Amino acid sequence: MARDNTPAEPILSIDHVTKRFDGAVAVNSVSIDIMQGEFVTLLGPSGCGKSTLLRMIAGFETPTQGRILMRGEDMSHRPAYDREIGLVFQNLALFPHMNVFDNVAFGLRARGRTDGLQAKVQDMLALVGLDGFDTRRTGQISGGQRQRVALARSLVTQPDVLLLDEPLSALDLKLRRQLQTELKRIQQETGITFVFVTHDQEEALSMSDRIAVMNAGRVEQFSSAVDTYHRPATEFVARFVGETNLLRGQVQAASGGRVTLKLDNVTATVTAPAGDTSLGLGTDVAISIRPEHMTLGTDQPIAAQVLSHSFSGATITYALDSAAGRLLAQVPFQPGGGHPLPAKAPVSVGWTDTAVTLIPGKPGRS
Ligand SMILES: Nc1ncnc2c1ncn2[C@@H]1O[C@H](COP(=O)(O)OP(=O)(O)OP(=O)(O)O)[C@@H](O)[C@H]1O
Repeated sequence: MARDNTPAEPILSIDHVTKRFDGAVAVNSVSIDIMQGEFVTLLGPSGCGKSTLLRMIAGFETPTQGRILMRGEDMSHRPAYDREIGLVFQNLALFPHMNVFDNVAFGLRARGRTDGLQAKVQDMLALVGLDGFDTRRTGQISGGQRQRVALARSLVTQPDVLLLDEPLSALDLKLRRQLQTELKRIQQETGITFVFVTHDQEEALSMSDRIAVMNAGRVEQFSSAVDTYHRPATEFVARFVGETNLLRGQVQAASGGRVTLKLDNVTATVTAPAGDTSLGLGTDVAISIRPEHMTLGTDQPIAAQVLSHSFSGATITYALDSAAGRLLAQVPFQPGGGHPLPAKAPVSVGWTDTAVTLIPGKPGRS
């Protein structure tokens, strides 16, 4: 079968976009391309500029600098109502005087697209799992069901892009997990490009094709969910996405793709990042090692002592005091293998070399 090797065009290009409010920078020179059919998440702590970026894509805010393009067209002068964009915001209320059907039908009616309206609305209600709810008032359904109605209402007009700003944050954990799975399924079934905002890193990892990790208005890393977790580009990303052990030091020797680092009281030899030629002797670096990639035993290179542990059912995570500083090590819990090690127990730790990520740069750069 012939394959189409034409590179995909971005459906949405954020091109050096900056937003200032009264001199304060909320979004700082952000450039990312989002491809047709992608599930992209903007992830970052409160105040990092996620919602402002989303509001600029929607057309509710104007960039101070830079451009936003949809299918190559500059959106600067196109008002919000004239963009092929759907919105699901946490506080975007449903119309309380309308039933579920009329809420979902609203966008089609407003655009005069009433051909086959009945079937389109029913299909959408089935897609979000609300078959048979059409005549219910919005006050007679649960919070999770209301979010499904909001989703159906946005999807029914078949926008090119759907923007979702923390749509699940008001829901309890169990419902939230269930709706995460459903949102992902719906996104795959409809093929609509989703741009999703959250500060919950687990939510971002479980749902996204790619994640833009934001910090103080900037995108620090834009990569697949797997690379965001396993190949953090900055110390900020390593710390914000999951737990990690960050050890700082300098390059002591480098040859044959291997780099020896002098860390606090210990040395480590790790694989150099492919193509990185900047790791001269003395360069400041950090390494990030996830707790699950630490090895714990009696014959590992770094002496340590147990400070405390937390048990999750499947794993035990130990906080350790070691020659390399405070470390976290997560090990599988072996049923029948006895109890967790007590505080003050002497152990030794090391790590799986291939799982170490080297982060060049001054300490605290990010
Ligand atoms: N209309 C505005 N006027 C002035 N400052 C604003 C305005 N909107 C946002 N900001 C500021 O811009 C920065 C980014 O805000 P934004 O709402 O984009 O962050 P966020 O990452 O979405 O945060 P959260 O997760 O808390 O919603 C914050 O410092 C905020 O106070």
